[in-house]
Amino acid sequence: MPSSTHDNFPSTPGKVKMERSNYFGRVASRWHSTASARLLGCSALLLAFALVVLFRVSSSGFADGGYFSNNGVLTFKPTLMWEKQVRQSCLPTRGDNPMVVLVTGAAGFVGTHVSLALKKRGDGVVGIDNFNSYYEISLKRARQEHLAKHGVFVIEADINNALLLKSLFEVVQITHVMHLAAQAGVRYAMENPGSYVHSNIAGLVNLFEICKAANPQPAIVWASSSSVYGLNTKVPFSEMDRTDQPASLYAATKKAGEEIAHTYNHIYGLSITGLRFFTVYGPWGRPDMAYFSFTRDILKGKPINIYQGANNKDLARDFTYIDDIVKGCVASLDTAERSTGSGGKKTGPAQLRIFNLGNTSPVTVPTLVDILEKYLNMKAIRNIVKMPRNGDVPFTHANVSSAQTQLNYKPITDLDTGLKKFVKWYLSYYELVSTRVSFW
Ligand SMILES: O=C(O)[C@H]1O[C@H](OP(=O)(O)OP(=O)(O)OC[C@H]2O[C@@H](n3ccc(=O)[nH]c3=O)[C@H](O)[C@@H]2O)[C@H](O)[C@@H](O)[C@H]1O
Repeated sequence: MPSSTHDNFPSTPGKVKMERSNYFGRVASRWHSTASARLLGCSALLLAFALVVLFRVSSSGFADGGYFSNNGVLTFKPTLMWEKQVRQSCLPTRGDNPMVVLVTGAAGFVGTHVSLALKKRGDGVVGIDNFNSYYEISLKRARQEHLAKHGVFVIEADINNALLLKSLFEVVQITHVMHLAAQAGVRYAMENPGSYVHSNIAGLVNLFEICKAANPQPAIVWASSSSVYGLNTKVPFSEMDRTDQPASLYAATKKAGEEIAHTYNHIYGLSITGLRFFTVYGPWGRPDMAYFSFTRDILKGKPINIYQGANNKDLARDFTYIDDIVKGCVASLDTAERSTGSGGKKTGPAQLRIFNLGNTSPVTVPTLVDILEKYLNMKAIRNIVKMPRNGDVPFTHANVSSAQTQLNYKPITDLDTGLKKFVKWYLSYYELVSTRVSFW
């Protein structure tokens, strides 16, 4: 960690700002330097302990609703306050056939943007997110705060929590589910395979079980991934292409999700639309993704690893800007037909769709770095390394003609324009954090 207050993030290219964690560290060390601060330190420790206990309780859902132990079995019973927050959040403000949408992974990158878009046009929206620590939780909290300001309540719970989801469907009539909660990241799957099974398989099945039993059943739109195309060499990738050679466990769980969706559609009449997202980027993005971590490291003067494929070929991605993805998600919800099941039984065939949502113009990773350098006004220290064998694929390229015809999906943001917006957000977000802590 850098020790100076002026070696982290510029607020504008060339100007420097600090990060929240460093600031706290410096404040803490100043406290420790005085005798009276020792007493304060003890109180702070006690307070921290209490906060940790409170956080653990809240992360299991206590703070949002009411969990209690019934003969040793943990049961969920919504509190009046919880019900009120849910109902309020789900209240549509437009008259023309509004939807009431449950957004899973609402404090995530895409979840935040989709929730906002729906709320802003007058649909009822309630979110759910488990706030796991895959990447900085403070960013998820900031997104939650942002959503709360716009009237979207995000429940803190895991999608495997059947009791809570059941209660939610009893409290409000959810017409649509936008399922974005997932364990993301291609390379992390080798480190923590269980988390992919937990969220992308078990969580998905649990959610489908709840939806199938709901009366009426909601229509579901959910996030699959471009990674299902795996090691395919035919480009651009079309929905008709094979998807049976995934290169990572992440991809395999998304592919499994598509098959599970087929089953629930076939047996229970759930209307299900899967969206294969292509490397989505933009403001409020995911710190684990290359464009975000490169930005952070370039600003810190740290070297970045740029992977190269066989024969020193640059890797390329069909990077897709968040606003284009949001339009695709909302159009999918708007065109989703009703589920046909009732009381857990199918009464007729239901809609089952799968769409690519990409940008249709792949860009190499070195070009992405060139653009970041331009908007950060700083040079990257580039380490060119061989692509590790950890699930990565050499390129992605979407054919979106199906989404174009059926969803009127037209990506309009090129990587240069999108990254410019991302960098602007990044700089202002971290500047805002430092402004906040200066009051602390
Ligand atoms: O479309 C998807 O379905 C997936 O998109 C995203 O995966 P990827 O396309 O792999 O994005 P990302 O990690 O940003 O790497 C981008 C490029 O930078 C290269 N890369 C990466 C890291 C690094 O240190 N160096 C490097 O060259 C890397 O080799 C790659 O060529 C989502 O994370 C994933 O959750 C899923 O949604």
